[in-house]
Order: sequence, then structure tokens, then C-alpha cells
Amino acid sequence: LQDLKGQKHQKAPQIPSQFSPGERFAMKEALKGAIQIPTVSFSPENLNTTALAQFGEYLQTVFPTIFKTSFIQHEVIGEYSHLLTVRGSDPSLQPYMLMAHSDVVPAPEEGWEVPPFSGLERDGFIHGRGTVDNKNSLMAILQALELLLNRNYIPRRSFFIALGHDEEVSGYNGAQKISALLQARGVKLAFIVDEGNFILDGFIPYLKKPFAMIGLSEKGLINLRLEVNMSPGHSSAPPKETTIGILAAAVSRLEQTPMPNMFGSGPLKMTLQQLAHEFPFPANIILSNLWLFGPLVSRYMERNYITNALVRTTVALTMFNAGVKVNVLPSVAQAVVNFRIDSAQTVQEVLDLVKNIVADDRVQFHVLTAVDPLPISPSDSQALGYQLLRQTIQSIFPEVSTVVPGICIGNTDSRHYANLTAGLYRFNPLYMTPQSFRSIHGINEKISVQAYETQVKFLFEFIQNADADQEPAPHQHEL
Ligand SMILES: CCCCCCCC/C=C\CCCCCCCC(=O)N[C@@H](CC(C)C)C(=O)O
Ligand SMILES: [Zn+2]
Ligand SMILES: [Zn+2]
Repeated sequence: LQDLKGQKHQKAPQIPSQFSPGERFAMKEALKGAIQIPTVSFSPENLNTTALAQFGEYLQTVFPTIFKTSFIQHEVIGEYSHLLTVRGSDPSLQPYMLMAHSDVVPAPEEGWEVPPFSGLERDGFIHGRGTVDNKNSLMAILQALELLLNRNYIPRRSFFIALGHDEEVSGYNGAQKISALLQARGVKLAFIVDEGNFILDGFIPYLKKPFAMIGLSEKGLINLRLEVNMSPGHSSAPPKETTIGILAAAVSRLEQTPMPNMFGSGPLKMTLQQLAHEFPFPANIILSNLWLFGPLVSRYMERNYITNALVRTTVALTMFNAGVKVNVLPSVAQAVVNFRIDSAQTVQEVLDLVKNIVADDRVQFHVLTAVDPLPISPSDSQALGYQLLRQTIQSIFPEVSTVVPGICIGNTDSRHYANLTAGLYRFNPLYMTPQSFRSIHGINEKISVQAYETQVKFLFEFIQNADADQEPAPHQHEL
């Protein structure tokens, strides 16, 4: 095991990550069954609770060993979330947490090659909503643990498995409640691993080789409702401006006025510097000398909508509602704008900018959700979670030559656990191309059987790698 500077590490005995044909068949069937349960979150108030309850029962039938193991405690939190406490044999090692979520975003059937809740296997892929976001992680974590337990594995380091049920609509009843419960129990975690970033392939022109990006932080978030109210009336004699026209102009101004480019701050600089050697000349020199070429690189990043999201707060118009009848002037028009806040800005700074851009007193603002960007987790040689991820990536994906820190442009349930650890890491051991990126929350979400097996293998090794000694914790950690 790679030494962390100044710390003695003991190699944990490794159970080889090899699975029999029967186990491999069972693991893909278990994932298909999970996809077939439509655990859709429509809104914080509207979740498919019947499916969520069924999903909880399903887990107990496909992973029987986990639920009957004496050193594993299972608790249901917020009715449908699950917390597993896996008690290790060495209480001097600080526990960690693996996370995933069971809910999925809606999937209307239009455009799908196969029905989104069929879990059908075709051409080596399992198809359906949740195959990448995020039932793959949930099932792979439990599958790896089940397989380890079946080989009589007893962990040295305790760990938690937190499975939220409302990540897609906030995490307030799942992750947030689990976090509060653990805090009340005095738990402090060495680190957390959640969904978020991937092994990225084809996102950057000129970079032919895939690289793994571990999310050290995530952007902030604002959901802002804009509203215009006026007296209703007959459409035959309209005023010069209507609620719809005023609101449309306001949101259009927001869309047309990019937030400032914040290149040079946050984890992006680390990403580029550590990736530099992978680029051909002269990009390698340019990226190694950002002090000089920063402005050039920052303008280049703006040209593509995914890399643009790494350099600034993004503005997405996501909802627009007005009108009840063809000949009635609507008294109210509403829109929702979704902002993802750059690491170097705050909620308040973005709101101030928005008010200046809209610059129309007839438009009212209602903040629906506001989350500041998350702190940047450590990625140095002492950062246990980061180094364990790196070590396991290098073992499972030997063809991936570079592991870099980065930022997650979406939000994850891990943000609810910032009170328990400074080490929040967002990483899925999966290849991601720009095309498969569009399937997340989109259509034709799918995972190859081979990629899912590799994810199980990754977790199987990761859990064992985490048993290596860390510096003795100052006190025993209560579970
Ligand atoms: C220089 C490197 C190029 C980087 C390319 C970046 C590629 C991005 C890859 C993956 C990002 C996917 C983000 C997945 C996690 C998002 C989970 C999610 O959807 N969460 C919701 C939470 C919300 C509070 C309801 C969200 O909308 O963000
Ligand atoms: Zn997700
Ligand atoms: Zn999602």
C-alpha cells in the first residue's frame, strides 16, 4: 500500500476481487431488479413512496447476508432512507462513509430505445433510469459488501453506508436526517465517498486519454423564482407590456448576460495543472504556466458548454408558467432559474448580480433553494479518502494514467455531511463520455454489464484498502 507521508500503513490482507460466473450473473440480475422499481422523485412533496418501500424490501432479499450479519446494524431513516453501520474490529481507526441514493428523476418513455423502468439487457448494456444515477452505486456498494461477507470478511475500519431516498429533490428527509442522527451520536468521519465525478473520456479536445477526476468540492446552487403580477383583463385591448412580456424580457436578459468568468480560483486550476503533462505540445506548456496563459485558457474553456460550467456561475431557465386562457391577460407570470455557483462566489453575490441584470422593479424574486459552494476537501498525501480512491483507481483501471482533483458541477447528498468530515469526495468508478453524460437525467441511460462488474470490483477492493492503518485516532469513535 502506498504510504501516506509520515504515516505507517499496514497492508490489509486482500481477498481477490474475482467473482464466479454464478456471482456475476446474480449481480447483474440484482441491478436489473433495482431498475425495475420506479423510485421516482417528482418534487420534495411528491415521491413514489410505494416504490421506495418496495425498494427497501428488495434490498433485503437480494443481499441477505448483509441484513443478518451481527456486526452490521440497519436503520431506516426518514421512512425510506437506509443507514448501515458496519462495525470494524479496530475502534482506533476512524470510520468512513460510502453513499448513494435510491431515488431517480422522472423518465417519460418518449425517446427511449427501451422502456426506462424495464431494466432490459441489450447488446451488453443494462438499460434504464438509475443505471448511472445512481442505483449502480447503491447496488454496487451493497453487492461488494455482500460478496466480501460471503468470503468471511470482517473489516478492521468501521464504515457507514448511507442510502438517501430523496437526493433528486433536496436530500432533506434522507441525507440531512442521517447526518443529524450521526452528529447527535458524536460521530466524526475520516471521509465520505459519494456520486459526482467520473473517469472522463472525450471531454477535452486534444486530450485523447481518459483521466479520473475526483470531486473535491461542488458548486453552489440557487433556485430562484421570478414573478410578475399585474391586473388581469381582456386580451382585445392589451397594455403595452404584459406579465409574460416583462418576465420573458427579464429571464432573457439573465440568459444573455453571462456571470463573470472566475477562472483562476477553486479546484479547476489544480485539475489543469495536474493534467498538463497529458496534453501534447504546446498545450502542456500552456497549462503548466497558468500564471502566464491563464487568460488564454479561461477564454478557451468558455467555448464549450461543459467546460464553460467549470469557469463561471451558470444560469439555466428551467420553468416558465403563465396564462389560463387564450383571451385572458394573465395576472401572474412565473419562471424558475437554476444557478450553479462558482467556487469563488457566494449566494448573496450572485443574487446581487441577478438583481442588477434584471433591473426591473416589477419583477419579484423568491429564493426557493440556496446553497453556497462547498469547501474544498484535501487532496494532499495525508488525505486518506483521496489517496484510497487514487490507489483503488490505479489498481482497477491501470490504463488510466492520471487521477486529478476537480469540482462537481452538480449537487450531491454529500453536502449534507459537511458537519461530519472535511473530506467529501465525489467519484463514481465509471467511464463517462459527453454522450453518456447527456443520458444522466436524459434519455437512454444505460450501463454496460462489464462497467457494473468493474464498479463492484472497485468497491470490493476499496473497502479492503480502507482497512489499512491510519494515524491512531485521538479517541475511540462511537458508532
Ligand atoms: C476539465 C475537465 C472537464 C470536466 C467535465 C465535467 C463533466 C461532468 C461530469 C459529470 C457531472 C455530473 C454531475 C452528477 C451529479 C449530480 C447529481 C444530481 O443530479 N444532483 C441534483 C441535486 C439537486 C439538489 C436536486 C442536481 O441537480 O445537481
Ligand atoms: Zn445522483
Ligand atoms: Zn441525478
